[in-house]
Amino acid sequence: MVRGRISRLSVRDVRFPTSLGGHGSDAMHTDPDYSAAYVVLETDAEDGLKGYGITFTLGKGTEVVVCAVNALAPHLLNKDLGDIVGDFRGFYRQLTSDGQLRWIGPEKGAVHLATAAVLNAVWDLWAKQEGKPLWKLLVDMDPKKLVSCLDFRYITDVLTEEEAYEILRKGQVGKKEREEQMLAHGYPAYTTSCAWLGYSDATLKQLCSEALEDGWTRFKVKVGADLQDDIRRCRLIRNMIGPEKTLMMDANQRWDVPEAVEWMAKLAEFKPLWIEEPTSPDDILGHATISKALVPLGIGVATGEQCHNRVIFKQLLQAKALQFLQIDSCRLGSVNENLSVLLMAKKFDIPVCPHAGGLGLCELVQHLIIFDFISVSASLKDRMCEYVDHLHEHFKYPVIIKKASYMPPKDAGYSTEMKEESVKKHQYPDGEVWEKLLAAQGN
Ligand SMILES: C[C@H](O)[C@@H](O)[C@@H](O)[C@H](O)C(=O)O
Ligand SMILES: [Mg+2]
Repeated sequence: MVRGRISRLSVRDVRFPTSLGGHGSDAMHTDPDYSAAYVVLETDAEDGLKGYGITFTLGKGTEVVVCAVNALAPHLLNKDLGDIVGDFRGFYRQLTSDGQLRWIGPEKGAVHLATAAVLNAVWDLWAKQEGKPLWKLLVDMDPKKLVSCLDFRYITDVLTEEEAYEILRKGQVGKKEREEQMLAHGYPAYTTSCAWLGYSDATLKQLCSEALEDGWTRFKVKVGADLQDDIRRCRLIRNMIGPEKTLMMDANQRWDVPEAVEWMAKLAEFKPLWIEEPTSPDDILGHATISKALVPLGIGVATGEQCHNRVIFKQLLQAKALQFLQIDSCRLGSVNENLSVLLMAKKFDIPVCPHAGGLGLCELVQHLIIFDFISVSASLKDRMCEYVDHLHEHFKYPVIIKKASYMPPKDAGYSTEMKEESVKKHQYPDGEVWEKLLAAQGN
């Protein structure tokens, strides 16, 4: 039973100085400080449960998102949680259609990241009140109720509510076995942690050999800034992992369309499964051109971590512009919008390989992809979820990886809650960590 009226919404700017070690660096984000706008919802219910929500950001971008969360707060305050989740589609639309805020979106940019943070907190609270991990809440939910949480506006030309319901209804067959399979073996993952662009060759080598020892079989390497460097690093990693293991490349939007094709022709000898974000995330037809040109080289195109919303995913699918679709738990409008993308991907038969390179993204997105396998795709073919080995220790319910697979979380909620001590220390600018760093920089 859902209960309580939302009595308080707080949001904090939490940053980790990951740029100091080059962690998370790529061809476009050379100094990323992994950060989050961290939302906490409280209710007047006697259970004392709180909802925690994050959206992933980098450094100073966080302060803009924090402002946007505060601007959205009046939509939640004094609302009954039962009314919110009872008409979740209506509530999603209310947030994304705010007559003044939508002008700085709509459904994109800082205001949409803020929507994700706030709604992620609502889903966390809902799952906690039901006493289930989020993936299980979704798996057990009646398909009619599930589709009633989604906003089909702008996507009915490829997916109607009836079709979505039909996909979920069919997904009920064999669900129990797939849930058991997940609980026993987990969801397959790949690692990005060995080969951030700012890492030296020595670090890359060391992390790669450790990852091999830990049983990883799929690796992603950052490329795109300098061709000779890329050739050297890709050769190094391919030699270490051998010809059979899987290698992916990620250019983080660095190239023009023809440049992407030429550059990848030079890296083709290292047999990448995909090139991720070869060009601007907004360039749907550009992705289609690249996809087509890379078919003879056996290289697919992956994208999604910076796709603003379901409309961009719809067009990427319509234009056959991607072979691997990368949802993001904090870029899209929370679980609600991600579910509509999972269902479109199922309709177009494109594998979903979620993005998780960021603060807390592994914690959140594992719920969505485990649900996807159990209730939507029913397949692991060509599918894997990203894993990065950073900052899990700051979460109260950190991911559990066994044999390079995500083991389904068992605690109630969306795994979004951070340790209060970590939040206090890393709050910007007055947390202990930042006070020291800023003082050292003379600020
Ligand atoms: C700045 C970030 O670390 C990105 O480089 C990261 O999300 C990356 O694109 C990824 O695919 O994990
Ligand atoms: Mg990426």
